[in-house]
Amino acid sequence: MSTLTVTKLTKRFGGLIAVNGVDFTFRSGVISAVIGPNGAGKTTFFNMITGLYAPDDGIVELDGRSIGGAKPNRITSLGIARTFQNIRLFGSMTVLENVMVGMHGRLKAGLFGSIFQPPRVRHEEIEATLEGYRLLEYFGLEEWMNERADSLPYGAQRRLEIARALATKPKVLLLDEPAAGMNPRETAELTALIKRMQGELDMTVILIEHDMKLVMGLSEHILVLDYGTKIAEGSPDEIRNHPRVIEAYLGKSAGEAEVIA
Ligand SMILES: Nc1ncnc2c1ncn2[C@@H]1O[C@H](COP(=O)(O)OP(=O)(O)OP(=O)(O)O)[C@@H](O)[C@H]1O
Repeated sequence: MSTLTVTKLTKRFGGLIAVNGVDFTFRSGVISAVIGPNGAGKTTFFNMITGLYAPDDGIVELDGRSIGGAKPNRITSLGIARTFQNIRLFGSMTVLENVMVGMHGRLKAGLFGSIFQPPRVRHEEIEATLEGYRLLEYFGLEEWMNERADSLPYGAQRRLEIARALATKPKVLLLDEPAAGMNPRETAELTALIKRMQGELDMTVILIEHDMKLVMGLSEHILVLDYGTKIAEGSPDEIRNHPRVIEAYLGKSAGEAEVIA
């Protein structure tokens, strides 16, 4: 289990401060959420943790080790995996292949091994295929194993993204709006799945989500951003009743305010 800490984390785009000096500790083995109105800086925050953006200021630490500014591949190999707001699967590859891609960084065989296939490499590939199959089973995706990823129903594609992220064996899993576009039944299934996964795999899970029912039902600890600044942190009950959070949502749109009330 791992703890992820950010200190004074900051990102600017020209004159705009998208994330402004945010301090937060994502506790080990807990589901946390990052919420806030549209444009609050949530995705930019994730992008800095996962190496897509270098922070302009501040520190990102995984178990006390500074990882800020490292490249995405390095961050993945250190144990942080993520999914994206918009599904980013390899659509023309099979469902199993998508998960195997997630494992690739962990496999020992390099290009030489893949071409010449000594017995050790063949053994590793068989093990990886079995592990991929087990992951698909866990996510209820095994029936589509040999189908193209883009032929799956929407909810199944979202689950496949999480399965692929898990194939890297992360200590910390970041989910960017995992329930976006899902119907209430799919959202309820996903909620149960994330809960089960976090409990059984003992991971630190961090989610960005607009669906407040999902956030309040899943997370123990919540960070609230508004205009890039941390305006609150606490338990779901503390956040629900926090005057600055209510104000931030009320100040935006009636639709967004309703969901947190
Ligand atoms: N690459 C970029 N270049 C310039 N501005 C950006 C860039 N990425 C994000 N921004 C701006 O930074 C601010 C924060 O955006 P971000 O996408 O992080 O917010 P968010 O909270 O994830 O929003 P949403 O809930 O709508 O996804 C916004 O004003 C956005 O327009």
